[in-house]
Amino acid sequence: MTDATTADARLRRAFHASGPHRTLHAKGTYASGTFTAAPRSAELGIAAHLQGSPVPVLVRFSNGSGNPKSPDKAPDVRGMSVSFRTETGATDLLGQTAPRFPVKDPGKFVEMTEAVAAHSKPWKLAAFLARNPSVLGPLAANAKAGAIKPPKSFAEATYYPVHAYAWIAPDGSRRWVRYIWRPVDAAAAATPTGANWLVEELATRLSAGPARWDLEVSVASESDDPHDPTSQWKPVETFIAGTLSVDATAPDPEADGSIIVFDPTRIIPGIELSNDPILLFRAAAYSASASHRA
Ligand code: HEM
Repeated sequence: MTDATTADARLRRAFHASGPHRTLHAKGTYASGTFTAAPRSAELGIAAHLQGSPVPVLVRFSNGSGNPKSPDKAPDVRGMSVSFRTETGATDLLGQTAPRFPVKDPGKFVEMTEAVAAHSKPWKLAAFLARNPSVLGPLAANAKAGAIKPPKSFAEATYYPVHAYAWIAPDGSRRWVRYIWRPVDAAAAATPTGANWLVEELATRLSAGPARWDLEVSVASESDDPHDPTSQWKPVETFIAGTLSVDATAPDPEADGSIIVFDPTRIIPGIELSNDPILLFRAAAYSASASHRA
């Protein structure tokens, strides 16, 4: 185990970071749109964004690296962070392109990121893998899913928010769910050119029409573990909970000195957190990262 300040310092060192930017997912771009829930969501959840009226969202697409100048052709996970701005407050869902999270201890995540970032010292990753053989299965599954293969567009990627959350239903019953954002009818992108292709391509694409994702929800069975981000589930139900429409690029809301943090523990009435140690660590880690932008 580690603490958030130490984790932040180690992650910044791994990417030789010194500027006022995010410690991870340093390079990104903002967009706006709406999320509209499908009827099954309101049957299973009372949270405001699940009721079916379009809810405004702020979205940030990113490269996973802690280097804000990381070229888009570099192998890396990509992120899509969505903040649902409901009448009862904001709730955030942060997804990235890796379907399986490989570790359940935040310290191990830091160690793994250090090993992956040390490109010029490939033995560091080999040594990490030798010490932690349980990560091999998830990393192989992520490679198979193309998690770090550079996409031609942020709009063609599938994003996995990883953690389980509880939904409270109108009758007071409680279900653990996990999410996947699946792209809908993403038109093929042109051949990438240049270091900032993904941001430029998104702007061109959105000027011609929205990019859309379905939110796929899996409901845990009794035997599924919601508190372990590495657990694999045998869900009792999987359904489309709604559709995200990303309509336009948005000006950088941090340009005036404001700080925007997408926080996976930011919830509203009707949603509850698990005891997942990775999820619970992230709030403090993201605050430590935000302190560099203060
Ligand atoms: C212990 C585990 C983790 C640590 C220490 C960590 C650390 C960080 C940090 C420091 C940031 C920058 C936050 C900011 O400055 O606002 C960040 C951003 C991000 N992380 Fe994580 N992370 C972890 C796990 C995950 C997981 C499991 C996911 C998968 C869904 C994820 C997805 C993202 C995304 C999408 C962003 C970009 C947020 C934005 O656009 O502002 N992270 N992470």
